[in-house]
Amino acid sequence: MTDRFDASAVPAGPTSSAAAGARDLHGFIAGLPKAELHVHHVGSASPRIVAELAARHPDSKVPSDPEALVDYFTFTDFAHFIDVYLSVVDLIRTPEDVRLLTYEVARDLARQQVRYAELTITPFSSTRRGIDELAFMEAIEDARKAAETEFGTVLRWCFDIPGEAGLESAEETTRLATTDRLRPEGLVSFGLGGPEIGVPRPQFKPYFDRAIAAGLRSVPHAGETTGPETVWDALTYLRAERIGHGTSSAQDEKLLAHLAEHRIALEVCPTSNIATRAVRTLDEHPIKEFVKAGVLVTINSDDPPMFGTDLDNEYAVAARLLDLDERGVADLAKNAVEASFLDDAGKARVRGEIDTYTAGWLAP
Ligand SMILES: O=C(O)c1cccc(C(=O)CC[C@H]2O[C@@H](n3cnc4c(=O)[nH]cnc43)[C@H](O)[C@@H]2O)c1
Ligand SMILES: [Zn+2]
Repeated sequence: MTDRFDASAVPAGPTSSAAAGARDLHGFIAGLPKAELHVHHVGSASPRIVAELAARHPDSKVPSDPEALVDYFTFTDFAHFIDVYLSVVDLIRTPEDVRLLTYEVARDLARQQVRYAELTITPFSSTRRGIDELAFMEAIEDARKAAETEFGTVLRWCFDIPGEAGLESAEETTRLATTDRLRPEGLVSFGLGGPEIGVPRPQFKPYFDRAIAAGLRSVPHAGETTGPETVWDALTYLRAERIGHGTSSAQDEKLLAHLAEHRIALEVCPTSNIATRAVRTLDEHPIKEFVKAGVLVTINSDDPPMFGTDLDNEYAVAARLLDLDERGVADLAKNAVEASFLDDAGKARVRGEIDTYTAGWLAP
């Protein structure tokens, strides 16, 4: 686990009101209704599911022992992370694997009181590995509907281009996202993921133009592993409405002012940035600079089991870095609602749940 916020690790004792406060905040976060805007489909597979799939496919290098996955999910750098990520993608071979994974991810989100999640899915990686495209769409939709009925968690999809796989992957992702026969009902946005070095954003402009024309919202990753110029490119060429990570934006004051002025939210994933070594330590994470500049900050988990985290832990980490109390944490949760692609009624509903929960928690 990467610097997991563990309130119980704070020395307790009769004089330790800080410890009691930290424990209370942990409890508050656990029950807080939340929205998750940046979480990857395959990257959310629990160790149990990964181990189960690995046992089913002994030709894979992924360990089938959940304990061994902790080591396997320790990354030397971002490129190593992507290698490991793709080895898990290789385990998902049938529409039933896709359905099971999606349903279990929703269950994990619901357990953390996530009322609404935009899940980033990379359909190209599955269709190129031989999963039938229509069966793939049916599998995710089937799981989405079951999750909403059974867990009360509303799921929406972001289809992302795995940029390093080239323009063939951009064309295929755009086709899957914009062809009426295939486009799933839950699809709301269009993204761009994978490594940024050597993968300039401007080349994807025609694909984002087509996706936006088809009614999808633009949410590329940018500034995770490269500088602020990549975030500018995402804004200029891909017409980004939110930025995945955007970590390096902190190096450019004008960019921070632009993000703040235009209410372009950053999808901040603190533990991910440490696990992939994009940022050296949590204390060096620029989240404080973002808040100081007035940027709309949302808190997200990215690839939680791979990074030994979950959304509750990311909120706890953010609370520590930003020195927040319950109201401050609730405001972060409301930022995610504001930046989400929920309709107005949906936003009002989740915001209302957050307010009611917070008032109840703080009532004497
Ligand atoms: O699927 C393939 O065959 C393939 C071939 C070449 C390159 C790729 C990729 O680059 C896939 C990257 C994959 O990583 C996902 N992801 C998960 N977490 C992150 C993150 O923190 N930053 C960027 N990308 C991330 C992303 O959704 C892509 O699907 C694939
Ligand atoms: Zn991501």
